Order: sequence, then C-alpha cells, then structure tokens
Amino acid sequence: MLRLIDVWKKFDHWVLKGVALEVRGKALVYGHNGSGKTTLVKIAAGLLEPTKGRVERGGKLGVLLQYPLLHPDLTVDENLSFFAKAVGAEHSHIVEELGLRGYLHVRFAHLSYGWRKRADLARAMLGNPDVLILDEPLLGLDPSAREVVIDVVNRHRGPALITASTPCDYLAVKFDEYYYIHDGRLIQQRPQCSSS
Ligand SMILES: Nc1ncnc2c1ncn2[C@@H]1O[C@H](COP(=O)(O)OP(=O)(O)OP(=O)(O)O)[C@@H](O)[C@H]1O
Repeated sequence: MLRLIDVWKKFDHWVLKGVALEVRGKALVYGHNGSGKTTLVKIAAGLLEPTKGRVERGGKLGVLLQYPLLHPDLTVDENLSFFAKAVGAEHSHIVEELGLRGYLHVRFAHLSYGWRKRADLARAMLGNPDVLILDEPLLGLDPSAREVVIDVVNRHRGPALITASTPCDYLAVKFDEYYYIHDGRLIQQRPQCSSS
C-alpha cells in the first residue's frame, strides 16, 4: 500500500502542491526535467519529509533511486550478499533474472553505468518487495537492459510507482494509471506516444 495525502514540498519554491495519490497497481508519473519526480519519489520512499501532508506505506518497499546505493569498493556479489542479509533474503534468483551472474566478482565501481543500474535494481528487488518505487529506471540503458528491467517490472505483482522524463520508453510496461506532473500537481493523463 502506498498513499500520498495532500503532499506539499517547498525548497526555494513550491515543488509539490497538494499531491494526492493512491498507488494501487502500476502508476507512471511522467514530466519534464525539474518537474518534481525525484522529490515525489523520495517523499514516497520516506527519504524526504514533505513540508505539509503525509504518506502511508504498508509492506516491504523496493526503492531504486537515480544514484546507486551499492558500495563502490565491494563486488556485486559482496554488495548483494550484504543487502540480502539485511532483508533476510537470498540473491541468486534476482542475479539470474537480471543477467548479473557473469559480473558477480566485479567491483561495483568498475561496472559500466548500465550494469551498475542492473546491480542496483537487483538490490532493490531483494526479498520480493510488496511496493516498488523506481525513479527513472530505464534512463541511460541500452535496449537489452531495458527489456530486462521491463520484465522485472511487469512480473511485479502489487503497487509500483515509477517515474519517467521520457514516458514513451515505457510502452511495454502494463501501467494501470498515468499521471503527468506539472506545476507541482498531478494530472491523470496518458502520454501521447506515436505507437500507442
Ligand atoms: N535538495 C534540494 N534543495 C533545493 N532545491 C531542490 C532540492 N531537490 C530538488 N530541488 C528542486 O526541486 C525541483 C524539482 O526537482 P526534482 O529533482 O524533483 O525534479 P525531476 O522531475 O526529478 O527532474 P529530472 O527529470 O531532471 O531528474 C527543481 O527545481 C530542483 O532544483
């Protein structure tokens, strides 16, 4: 369960102005650079306090941010073992699902951007989270990595909040709801994509 209740956020200006969102299925929040997507994600995940309003969460969260949470000096295997232990899970299944087996002994700092993203997504998916919160998960990925990430998202059962600055990259994801974020507010609206 994930519910944002009249959420407002001010930095030097109001970034979010009364966002109300109940994420039941898969929801895509899309908007331009600087429209407040990352701010919304961080508030939803409990990493940032709203100026006003509140968030209700239930179940285990799986969170992917734009910067990875894995340790640069540890290998992929060491990183995932560490986080798996923390959530009482094992990581072999997600390693296979994300095609990471050949990279287990590579130090995280030595991976390319796309492989770092896959490894960090594996971290987010450890222990089968009930609720997914993913900030721009396809950004900077090549087509095969995108396919792998889309498969992981499509297989997830339960609420998911996903953000995008280029929503038409997400046509292969079965979203239940689409929201355009503009001027601090969410507008329920499908993106206009030529092949949709
Ligand atoms: N910690 C902060 N302090 C001050 N301003 C901030 C902070 N974090 C975000 N902002 C501002 O809030 C606004 C929204 O930023 P945010 O990162 O949420 O947008 P975004 O939609 O995720 O952008 P992008 O697509 O470029 O990642 C921007 O004007 C940004 O400069």
